[in-house]
This record gives sequence, structure tokens and C-alpha cells, in this order.
Amino acid sequence: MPSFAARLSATFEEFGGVCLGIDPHPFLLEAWGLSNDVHGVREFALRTVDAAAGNVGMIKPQVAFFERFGSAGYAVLEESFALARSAGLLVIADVKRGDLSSSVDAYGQAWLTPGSALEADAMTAVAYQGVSELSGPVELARTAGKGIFVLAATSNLAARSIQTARIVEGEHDGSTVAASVVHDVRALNSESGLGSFGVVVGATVNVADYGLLAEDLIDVPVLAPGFGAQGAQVEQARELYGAAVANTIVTVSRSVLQEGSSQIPSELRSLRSQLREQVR
Ligand SMILES: O=C(O)c1cc(=O)[nH]c(=O)n1[C@@H]1O[C@H](COP(=O)(O)O)[C@@H](O)[C@H]1O
Repeated sequence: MPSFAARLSATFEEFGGVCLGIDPHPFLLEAWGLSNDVHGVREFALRTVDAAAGNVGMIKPQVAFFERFGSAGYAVLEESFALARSAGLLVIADVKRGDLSSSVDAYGQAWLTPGSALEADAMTAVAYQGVSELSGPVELARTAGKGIFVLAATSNLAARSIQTARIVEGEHDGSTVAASVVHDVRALNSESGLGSFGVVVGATVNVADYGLLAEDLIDVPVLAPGFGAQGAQVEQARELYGAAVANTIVTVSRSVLQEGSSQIPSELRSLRSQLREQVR
């Protein structure tokens, strides 16, 4: 299996960096005329995958909306991932898992093992127990051609005080929590050019306030939520991410999904051309 970085680069080349989030909120199920139960979520997810295929290269299912329905929700995730894979879409499982290494290893195995029921191409992870605790999933990702996106500067205001806090000891003495995560994740990328290990940097944050420079994000895949419903505009992508806009995944959920499944392809194509302008 080629590395996640190689597959992501090919996706950027063919489709650009727009990613469609699959977040079946109850209000969206209602707007789509679907029931707020696992049948509605299944229909929503499969229609969304269909609408994404051929229009963008990536989807990011937010697993919380599926977990609401227990094992039946997981079955829908499995079916959706399989459909996405067969349509050539990269799947970033938005699971935000984190724990000490002996436990987080199992999360990695669930989401990144080739052939596992919930196999995705990449997963999101939380590193408040230390980026080094993620070594098990990182090793698995290396051998299986998978990727991991670690939360660094998230789009929600409530995280600002924690993520901009300064570390007072050790290797990262004096740097912000966000910058230390970016530094440690960058160090995982041994290959030259784009790496397989990325960071989440929300489009609603000013990276400088988080102790980050635009250069810190070069060659690291950047997962960038916050566009659309949370207020950032794709026309600001270069201003926000500088040269790293070329390796930024602009992920959008509610703003596109609320248009209804028949409108999704044209919405995605329009975002693609806006982002292409920014990358140029
Ligand atoms: O990791 C994420 O995807 C994520 C990180 C972050 O900092 N902010 C953030 O909004 N997200 C997720 O990105 C999606 C944003 O959805 P919309 O605001 O509807 O586009 C949701 O699934 C969030 O859980």
C-alpha cells in the first residue's frame, strides 16, 4: 500500500483539498426529510458519499453521529466506508481518540488496520496524554499506509486558553501547547515532502496567537475545519494558512449538507474552484 502521504498528494493533484464532512445532525436529517434514527442516518450517509464521489477526493465522517445508535450506527459506518472506498474516496474517520499508549493502540487497530471492519485511510487523534503515547497507531499507520491528524489548534474558542498555554518544562519549555503538538507531529514525518502525519488547525484561529508560524505547517497535512458554518470563508484560505494552503484539507460539513443532497455536487465544485484560486 502506498503511504497515506502519497495517496493524499494524488488526491490534492486530482481534486484539490476540499473534503466533505459527514455529520448527520438531527436538524439535517429533518431538512432532508429523513427520520432521526439509524435508518435516516444510513440514507443520509450513503447519499452523501454518492454526492461526494467524483466531486471531491475525501470525506470525513464524524463518528459521534453514528455512535448515537450503537452497533447499528457502527454497521452504517462500515457500509459507508466500504462504499466510499469503492468510489475512490479517502476516508478520514473523525474519531478524536486519545489515551495512554497501552489503550490508544487498540483505537489505532480499530480504525487503521487493513481489512478491519472500520478501516479508514486516516483518523483524528487527541494528544493531551503526549504525542509520544500515539506511537502504536503511528507505527501501524507507517506499515499500513495510513494517516493520523492530531488536534493542535482547534476551531472552537473554548480551547484557546488551553492550546495557547505555555509549557514550563522539558524540551518544549516556553512554547505553546499547540506549537508543541505541531513540532512533535512534524518529527514523525520522516519522508521528504508531504508527510502522513498531520495536524488539525481550525480556520477560525489566528495561527500566530497559538505560537505558530505559517512555516511550521509546510509539508504537514493540515486538517482545517471551521469553514462555512463556523464562519471562515474559503476565500481566506491563503491568508489563514500561507503557503501551507497547498497541503491544507478544507473540510466542510453543515454549510454544504444543509443545501440538500442534490445540491452537494455543485456546492463542492464551487468550493473546489475557490480553493484552487487560493492555492494558485
Ligand atoms: O477534528 C475535526 O474535524 C474538528 C476539529 C476542530 O477543531 N473543529 C471542528 O469543527 N472539527 C470537526 O469538523 C466538523 C465541522 O463541521 P462544520 O462546522 O459543520 O463544517 C465537525 O465534525 C467537528 O467535530
